[in-house]
Amino acid sequence: MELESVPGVGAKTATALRELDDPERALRDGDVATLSQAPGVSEGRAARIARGAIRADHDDPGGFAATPRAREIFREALGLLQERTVTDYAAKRLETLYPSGVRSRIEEVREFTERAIARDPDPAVREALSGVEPLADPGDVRVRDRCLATSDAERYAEAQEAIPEVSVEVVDDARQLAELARSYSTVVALDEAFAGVDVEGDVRVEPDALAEPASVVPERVLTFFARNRDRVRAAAEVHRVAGLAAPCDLETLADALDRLEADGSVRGDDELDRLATAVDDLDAAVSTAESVANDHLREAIEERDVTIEGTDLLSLVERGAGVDSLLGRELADEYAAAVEQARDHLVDALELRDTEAIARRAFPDEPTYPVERQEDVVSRLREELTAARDQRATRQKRALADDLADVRGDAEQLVANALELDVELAVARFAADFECTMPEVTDDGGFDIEGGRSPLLDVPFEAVEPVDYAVDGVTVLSGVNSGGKTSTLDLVALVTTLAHMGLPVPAESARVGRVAELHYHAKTQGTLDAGAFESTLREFGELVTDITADRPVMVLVDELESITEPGAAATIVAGILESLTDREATGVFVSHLAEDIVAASDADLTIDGIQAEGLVDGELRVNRSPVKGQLARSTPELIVEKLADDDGEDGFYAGLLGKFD
Ligand SMILES: Nc1ncnc2c1ncn2[C@@H]1O[C@H](COP(=O)(O)OP(=O)(O)OP(=O)(O)O)[C@@H](O)[C@H]1O
Repeated sequence: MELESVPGVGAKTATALRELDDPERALRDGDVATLSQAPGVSEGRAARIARGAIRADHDDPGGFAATPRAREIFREALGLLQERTVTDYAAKRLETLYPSGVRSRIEEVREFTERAIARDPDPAVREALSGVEPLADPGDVRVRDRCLATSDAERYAEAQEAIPEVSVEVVDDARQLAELARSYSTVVALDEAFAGVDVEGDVRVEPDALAEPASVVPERVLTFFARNRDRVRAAAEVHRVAGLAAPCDLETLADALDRLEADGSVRGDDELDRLATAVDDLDAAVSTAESVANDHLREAIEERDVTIEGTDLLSLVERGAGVDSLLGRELADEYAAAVEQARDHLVDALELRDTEAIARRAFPDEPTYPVERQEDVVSRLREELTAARDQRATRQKRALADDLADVRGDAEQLVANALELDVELAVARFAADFECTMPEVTDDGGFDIEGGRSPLLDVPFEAVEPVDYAVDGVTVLSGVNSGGKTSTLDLVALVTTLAHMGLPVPAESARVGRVAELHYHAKTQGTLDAGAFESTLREFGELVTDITADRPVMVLVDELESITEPGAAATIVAGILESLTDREATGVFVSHLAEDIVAASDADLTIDGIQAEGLVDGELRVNRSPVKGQLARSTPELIVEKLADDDGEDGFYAGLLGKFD
């Protein structure tokens, strides 16, 4: 996909997107979370870009929600879905769902929705999802104890590209290779020509190393998994709880992850633990061993009476010999026993095996008091143990990295599946919470909603009364005050928007004619001044003239009469309705001037009415479903009727009531 071909992606944004690992994939998958990681791309912009890519894919000109109120309804619908996600990723991903007039896009999402609503919105899965996040980039890994070596300039560039974690060095001969081996713990020579060259140090000739970076830098895969261990574990848990088919064996993956420390090192290897502890405890163990020997020796000396002949004493003094010589002569056995104890202690305390012989030389055979370590031997022991530990760690890392490298793709899939499940479950929960059904989206106009219940109402969803309403063409909707006219328009707009998003709608059944644009004009507050009135009129003028057969529209308007004085308003609304009828638009105009509008119109307009069924205890009892072809009686008329009932046939109110006919 050419990035610049996506609507809204200019050269600058394309450059930012190219910083991502695989921007095409992110665009294709509508992965807003990843897109927003591109430098300077906000989440809102990422969602717009993802929608742009989808639109380009479906040749969708966009612009479905054509007015502020239509956009508000879309946002509210989206909000209801987003409230039902667990992960941020899913909430952002839902932003790629938008109402579209293009059949292929609607069908694409409907397929997803069918899959989604078949899912069980189990609370246990919701809980498991809380630990899932998109995989994090482990950042740059730099390994300094290894290098790659080659004599070939082309391979040099290839190596830098393939394994950027280590230095790549140019070597011409064995001497230079040997020099490198002195600076690095491990040198991996890439040229076959070096095979058989004998240099000291850990030099390996691996001509295929570039094809298997994990063998050179196991840290690459280990850091990735160490960083993402909890996310992968959480995703695996989601698969278990939700019974999702996993791309790999979850037990094996869990075992491999259990062998990994949070810092990318390997755990659970007794031999490595033994060597690491030996290195760490070496100094302390040597000191304790010294004390063991000296305590033993002191006791032995204290208990002994040393008899020395005068000539011997003289000879010792003349030679300037210390008391050590006396020790050698008189207490050789005790000294040997004490040193043996020190050696045993050192070997036992550090659980030494291969290095036992060196450790035993840490205390000298020649008697001295106090007994002291041989510093050079202890250093040697430390070097040997450290090298053994590092070699063991590298071997273990490589083995674990091998196992994990095999499942990296599976782990990525596992997390992607879990995140996608969250998106699907949000739709499933939305459908379940609002008792939704899949609407029929047809290519003829109009709509037919049965048992529609808007979750956007200001009453709890359980208290929402179902509404049946069908319109073919253009109609005027009349109704008693607070009868639910605006709420009905909201319901129609919501059902229409959701249907065009490919989503389920809150109704028992629904048919929605596919349109390219939804124009929903909310009630304006108060009369408009001349300028605002003119621009509103222009808006309708443009709307009416832009309608063509291949760009059908739905127009919902709430009390347009409030923009100007009633007489003029009826005439203007009648004119607009006539034009919409001519152009075969679908429209519902809520108005208190229904009769005047019909009278002012040459077209054959229909009037529907939300009827009051009467007053009960002074409260209106309303049938929320508009009655087709029937003008609603006004609230004042109902009140006059109630007063006339109390007043008798010849009273004032009875007369007044007669004037309503
Ligand atoms: N289907 C319904 N179920 C339950 N309550 C409803 C329903 N429709 C409307 N209502 C209630 O009636 C109130 C008034 O509804 P709405 O504003 O839609 O009436 P209206 O006919 O447009 O009023 P107005 O005459 O002031 O324009 C709503 O705020 C809501 O509380």
